[in-house]
Amino acid sequence: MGAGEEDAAAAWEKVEAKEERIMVSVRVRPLNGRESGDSSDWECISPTTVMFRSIVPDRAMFPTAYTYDRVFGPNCSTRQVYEEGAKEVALSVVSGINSSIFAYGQTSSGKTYTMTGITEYSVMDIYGYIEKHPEREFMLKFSAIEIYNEAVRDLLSHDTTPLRLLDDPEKGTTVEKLTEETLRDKDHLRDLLGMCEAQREIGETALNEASSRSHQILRLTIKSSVKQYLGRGKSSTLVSCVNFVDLAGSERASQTASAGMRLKEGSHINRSLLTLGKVVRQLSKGRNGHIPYRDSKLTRILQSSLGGNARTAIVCTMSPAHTHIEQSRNTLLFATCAKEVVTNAQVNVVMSDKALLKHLQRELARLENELKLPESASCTSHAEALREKDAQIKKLEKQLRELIEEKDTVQSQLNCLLKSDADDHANDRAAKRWVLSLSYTQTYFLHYCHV
Ligand SMILES: Nc1ncnc2c1ncn2[C@@H]1O[C@H](COP(=O)(O)OP(=O)(O)OP(=O)(O)O)[C@@H](O)[C@H]1O
Repeated sequence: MGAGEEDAAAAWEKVEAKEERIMVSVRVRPLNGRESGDSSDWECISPTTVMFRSIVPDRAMFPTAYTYDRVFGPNCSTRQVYEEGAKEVALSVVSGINSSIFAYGQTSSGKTYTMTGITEYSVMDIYGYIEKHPEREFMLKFSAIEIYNEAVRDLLSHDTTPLRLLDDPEKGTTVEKLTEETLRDKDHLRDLLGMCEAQREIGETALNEASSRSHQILRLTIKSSVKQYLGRGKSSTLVSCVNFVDLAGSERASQTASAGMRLKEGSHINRSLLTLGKVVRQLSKGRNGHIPYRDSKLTRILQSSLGGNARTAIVCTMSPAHTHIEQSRNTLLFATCAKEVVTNAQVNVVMSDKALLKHLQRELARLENELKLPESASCTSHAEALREKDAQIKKLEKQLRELIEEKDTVQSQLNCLLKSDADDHANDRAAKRWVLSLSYTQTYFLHYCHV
């Protein structure tokens, strides 16, 4: 077997879904100019725990310590947040595993600041990986949308017409007529990222002079195959995508001093974040019961990233300022629920016919081997099922034998009757009864022959 085929086989064997929890981290940014007179409520007391330590007395019955996969204090760089809170998940995409990185948090807490850095570092590492693997042929595609006031917009097009969502039985929710650019190189991707930044809906609020008023989802799709086997019908292709999701920030109209358009945006933002919160809360309790994915475009589009075929990392951003205590606690509550959500990522392989045939042959051989070893643990249940079937067959055979005997008896009685006086009505009636009985017997006979 050649390297390409082994590669395909290895990938296929890993296709089994791997359950894992969403990776959740919290980043506390420094106090900003607007908050300079405010006190800082939160302290990162360890690499995984953030603690409420306010100088302002607080009698609320909330937990004081919150633990996540990682917490990052005001002095941590975005590079560190990426390395320890997102890199591993983001780079799964080069191995054929879908991944999503989210930034969640209150308005002005640092989502765009964090996500922009994470996207840049991921892109650098993905291209670095490609350079180190000249034996594989890579094809990268990029698409970008924003969800603004519940309307989906293509960020790679100047046409602002809202796009429709479609339900695809295989791919899940897709966006109709979305531009997907095939990337030439890193610089091409940088240009497109710049275009998205320029196109995105930004507005000034009292909390953030450049507040993102929409949810932004950037998607990088990577296809790769072993070059040596391309076009020979033996190759398998890994296809997966990584989503970089910069959510709009939750906000209180009183704090953002919103009115008119900003207020309308804010209510759409809060409503879709509320649905996201509900979905995450429901998922944190398990996947039983109704999950309200369809209640917002955001959750419809992100369905597979939340509890589906994807590895997911969420960076929750927060301000340490006392004025934002309520929003910060909401963010931590969201993060606590997100920690419980289990996803089921798998390697996504598209196989050529030949590679698929090889795989099926191997699978057949494996099953045959299992059958040959009835004592092995994995075969115990098969052996039991076989024993039950055996007993059932024996019972049916016995019934069949009895029916054959009955049929023979009826047949011989009928023959006797037919030989006697044909004009005898009584005999005639009896004969009819026997014929009827014979036909029932035959019906049973045929039925058991088919069992
Ligand atoms: N960790 C940080 N260190 C230094 N400055 C930061 C940090 N995080 C955010 N900032 C600054 O805070 C301001 C608000 O950040 P950003 O726009 O990223 O917030 P946001 O959560 O995306 O807000 P919105 O939801 O309103 O779009 C920006 O000026 C940004 O440069």
